[in-house]
Amino acid sequence: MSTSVIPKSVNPDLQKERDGASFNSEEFAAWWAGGEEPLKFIRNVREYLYKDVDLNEMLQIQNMSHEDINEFSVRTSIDAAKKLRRLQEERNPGGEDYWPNLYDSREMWGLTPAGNPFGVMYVMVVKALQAQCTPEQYEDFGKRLERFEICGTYAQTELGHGTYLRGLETRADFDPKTDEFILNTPKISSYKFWPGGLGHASNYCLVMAQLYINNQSKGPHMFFVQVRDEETHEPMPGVHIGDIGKKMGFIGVNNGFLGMKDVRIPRTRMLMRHAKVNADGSYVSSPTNVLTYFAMVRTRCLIGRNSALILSAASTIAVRYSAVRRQSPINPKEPEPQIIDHVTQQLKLFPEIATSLAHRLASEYLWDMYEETLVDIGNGKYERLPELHSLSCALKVTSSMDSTAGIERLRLACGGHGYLTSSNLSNLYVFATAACTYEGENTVLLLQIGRFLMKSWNSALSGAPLAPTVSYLAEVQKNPEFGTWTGTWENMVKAMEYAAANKTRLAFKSLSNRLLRGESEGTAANHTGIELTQAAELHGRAFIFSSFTAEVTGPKSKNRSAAFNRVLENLLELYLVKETLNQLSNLLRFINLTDSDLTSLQDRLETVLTKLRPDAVAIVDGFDFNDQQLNSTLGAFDGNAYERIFDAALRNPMNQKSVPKSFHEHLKPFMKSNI
Ligand SMILES: CCC/C=C/C(=O)SCCNC(=O)CCNC(=O)[C@H](O)C(C)(C)COP(=O)([O-])OP(=O)([O-])OC[C@H]1O[C@@H](n2cnc3c(N)ncnc32)[C@H](O)[C@@H]1OP(=O)([O-])[O-]
Ligand SMILES: Cc1cc2nc3c(=O)[nH]c(=O)nc-3n(C[C@H](O)[C@H](O)[C@H](O)COP(=O)(O)OP(=O)(O)OC[C@H]3O[C@@H](n4cnc5c(N)ncnc54)[C@H](O)[C@@H]3O)c2cc1C
Repeated sequence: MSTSVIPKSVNPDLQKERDGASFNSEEFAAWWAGGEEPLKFIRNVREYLYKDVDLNEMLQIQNMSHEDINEFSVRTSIDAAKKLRRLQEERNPGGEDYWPNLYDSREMWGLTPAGNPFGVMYVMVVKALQAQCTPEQYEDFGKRLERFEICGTYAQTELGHGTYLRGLETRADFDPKTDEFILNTPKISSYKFWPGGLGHASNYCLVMAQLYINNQSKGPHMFFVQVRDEETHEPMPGVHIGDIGKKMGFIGVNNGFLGMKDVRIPRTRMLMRHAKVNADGSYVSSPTNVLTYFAMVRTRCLIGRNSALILSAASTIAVRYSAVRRQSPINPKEPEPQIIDHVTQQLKLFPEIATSLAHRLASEYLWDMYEETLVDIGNGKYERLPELHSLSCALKVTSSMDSTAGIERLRLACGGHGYLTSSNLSNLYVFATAACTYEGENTVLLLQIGRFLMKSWNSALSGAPLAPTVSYLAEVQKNPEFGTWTGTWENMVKAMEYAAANKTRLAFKSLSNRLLRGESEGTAANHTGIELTQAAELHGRAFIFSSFTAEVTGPKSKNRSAAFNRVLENLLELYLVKETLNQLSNLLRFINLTDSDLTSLQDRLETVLTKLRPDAVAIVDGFDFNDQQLNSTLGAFDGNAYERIFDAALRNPMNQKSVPKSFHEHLKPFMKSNI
């Protein structure tokens, strides 16, 4: 039954695409990886990680139970950690630890297809400890976690509260007699619920709890709490802990719940780099309360990059499949074309490639800003935090929203076979859509951006300086007329900023009117919520327009070949045109676009799809995924989609017996009995 039907050769249609591309996909791959050296490094790592990984075993995960997937995910995550450490020892002995950064990167996708239960530990907890522990605390427990001698997660969300952090109910009461905190989750709604790896894969966790001293609340603070014994892994006294059950995706991540009854931890287990509780119970507040939320800012900055990668993986699958599938002659009597030749199919595929690039490039800018702000915080400077918070929310929201919608379009582009679990599109979809919710629900974050836009608009009205990424608001206040629509890329960037600024202006006006009518700040903001979120989304899109345009047209273009620059220009053109068309209702409200301007945009859309057609396969090859990372019967490098689909069907456990038990137990008795 399990003899492989997959040929060793590459599908000729796919080979023809590769041979006919106008540029070298290796140049794309090096650019996408950040240079030739990083590409070489990452390919080496990948070869090492995947040399003994059986793709078929990974595909079988879809047939496992919830419990087995969790056991499997712990095993493969630990195997990967071992390999990465060994690699580090071999290639960089005694050097800086780079393996943790790889540990939750896309290099792991093919090893932990249902998610990594220790991902949150390296993405969030280690970084939060580095940023919020005193040096002594980091020596005491931070380093142990970093070295994986203990393992832990970020336990913030509760059954009753995820968004509204000031409403969290978990308490940490200081007991000066014993110099300890006493942790309690007083109600069912106070139980921690959702943290990745909390169920059975952690023995410590970073708990966000309300600090109380003498029964007086000091707001949310972070505590490092032991939840399981280091030897036996049994829950610690007073700890009630477990897995929350099966989810849409991330099935192997072991998201957990945690209740605590009078759990005592030493005073020194509150993270005290910023706020402090002294042994006598005196409290020193943080220079700014939002530093407690900084681990979330970092993760939001990473989500843009990750969402772009997930979308690029889905694009790779759908484009390769569209090059090898043939259906429906375009003219009668002609042979059936590759489905990628249908123009409507191109419209489903190519914009998602362009969107992957757009989000990736915007995220690079954001990451630089994050690193600069981190240095500032180290020097006691906090001025850039509001801008970083707003921009990280903007890219987190737009990238998760666009990649989720994009993957669904790509699934539809693969017809029936896209609906197979073995296409891996459903798995990519559930990864993408989770990011719309975790690290701050998208609408809630848009409202945070809206709040920042209102403040910035108000500052600009009074002539105060604005943060660089909102400086366009002041320019629009100074020059309220848009001028002529020329349709150049720069003009399109200006148009998106202009629409964002005017949406901000209108939201500001509505908000001010409501305040004047006597509504409270909260009520007025709630009633203006729709306008605020619309302005916020446009602000994010305007930023993406400008960062994509700057990368393609800026000085870095001199380091690229002319052929590759042409491909990037085509992708930029497609992105700007399709987003301009998507946002027409907003743009037409403020900018006088004529019917001929719109016709020209439609022509440009069709023209650029045609230009991208010969290069589509080479571009997605440049995303440089290996087959294990894609984990898809439709999208493998060799393009043998039908054979892989069929092979996966043959391996399905249901096909290992010719007659199922249910035939004898139910079907046959029913058919024979006439009841
Ligand atoms: C890998 C996947 C694993 C997943 C893990 C998770 O999901 S983990 C769980 C993830 N969970 C979540 O993501 C939970 C989502 N919820 C939250 O992050 C917050 O509770 C909130 C932001 C929604 C509201 O907070 P609030 O009620 O305290 O705030 P407020 O609105 O009254 O604003 C007060 C001021 O603070 C400012 N400010 C706020 N945040 C930041 C920041 N990070 N930085 C800088 N500044 C920030 C804000 O702009 C405002 O400034 P202004 O205007 O006064 O100058
Ligand atoms: C896959 C996954 C992994 C996760 N991992 C972790 C983890 O490791 N650690 C952890 O602590 N948490 C984790 N979480 C929890 C996650 O961070 C929260 O679910 C998320 O922050 C959303 O909060 P909520 O569930 O309270 O949503 P809610 O706030 O209840 O959202 C429900 C609805 O209410 C609306 N709403 C709420 N407040 C407002 C408002 N002020 N204005 C307008 N509308 C509002 C929202 O827009 C939404 O439509 C994870 C969640 C998922 C799905």
